[in-house]
Amino acid sequence: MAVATAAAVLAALGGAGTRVQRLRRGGDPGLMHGKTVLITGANSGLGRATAAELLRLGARVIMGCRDRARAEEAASQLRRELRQAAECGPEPGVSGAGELIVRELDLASLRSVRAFCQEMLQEEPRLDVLINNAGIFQCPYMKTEDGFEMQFGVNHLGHFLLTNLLLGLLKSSAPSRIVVVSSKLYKYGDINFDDLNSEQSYNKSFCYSRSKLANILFTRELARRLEGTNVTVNVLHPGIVRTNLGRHIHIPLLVKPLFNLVSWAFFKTPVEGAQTSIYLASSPEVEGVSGRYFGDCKEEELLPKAMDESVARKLWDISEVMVGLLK
Ligand SMILES: NC(=O)c1ccc[n+]([C@@H]2O[C@H](COP(=O)([O-])OP(=O)(O)OC[C@H]3O[C@@H](n4cnc5c(N)ncnc54)[C@H](OP(=O)(O)O)[C@@H]3O)[C@@H](O)[C@H]2O)c1
Repeated sequence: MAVATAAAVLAALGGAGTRVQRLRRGGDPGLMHGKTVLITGANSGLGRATAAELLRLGARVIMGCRDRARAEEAASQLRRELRQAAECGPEPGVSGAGELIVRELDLASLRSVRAFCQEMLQEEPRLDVLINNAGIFQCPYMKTEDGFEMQFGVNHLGHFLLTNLLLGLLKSSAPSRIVVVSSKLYKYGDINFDDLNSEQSYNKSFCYSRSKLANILFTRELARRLEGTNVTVNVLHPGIVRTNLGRHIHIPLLVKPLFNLVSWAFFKTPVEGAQTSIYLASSPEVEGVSGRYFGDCKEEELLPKAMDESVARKLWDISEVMVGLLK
């Protein structure tokens, strides 16, 4: 029973995958000097690990987070870790480390996304990298402030509006990059245009997968629209990572020790999981590469449903109406 539950959780997450991948820590410390990076959901898990490394590489990192107190706490910890690393010896790059800024952003509220972008456009002269990282996984049926199903609303629509409102700044800062954090679980989703809001039926796993498929279709359509602008956009699967993402999944008390053991043995740490985001945000190797899907810092193939251009265009048009970009 315990083994079956652990196996089911692994299967639901898309298979254990490999923990082995290129760790890029210790890369050129000045690589991101002078660059401004915005990371959504940077107070926890992958976002936090991505922020730590880009900070170490010299970037000015803006943490876009829904809870200011949690984000300020994470930011203080990150600054402390960086200071400790500097004190503990000749850690390359620490002396040239960047700056960390917290800004409030709730992707479950279009009002919050608009206010955040207005502040960004007023106060930030440039934006070199946008990392659409925040996400919610398999929650019970809930709606965003604007009445959208929560997983589709946060994972896709919130980031769709955010990206569109910041495109002008990204274009004026080009060459610039957009990095979208999706998931291999996109394979189990589809885009049902008759019930995008899951009013007729709700399956939490399926709706997560749908939102992650939407992330990929959005990336590919955006790459097409951005041709010739020097703004690139790529999407990734981070692997299965030990983070707070599973907070809505109930694991029976008796099974928890086994689950913890399995996750300790097979899941990536946040630092390992963040490597592909860091790679796409900073590596000179991906300069000019756009519209691709990556895992473990390598390009991977997509299923045909994630490459369907007509679905991607229709999803774009409908999303524009849903978030009020087109009335
Ligand atoms: N972990 C994995 O195995 C895995 C696998 C595939 C893909 N991913 C993707 O990786 C990304 C990062 O997830 P994670 O694993 O690092 O999980 P995590 O530790 O739970 O981090 C998720 C982040 O998103 C934020 N967030 C959630 N709802 C938000 C909202 N309405 N507005 C703004 N921020 C919001 C969370 O903020 P709070 O802390 O305030 O809740 C948190 O900072 C997600 O897109 C996820 O789908 C993860």
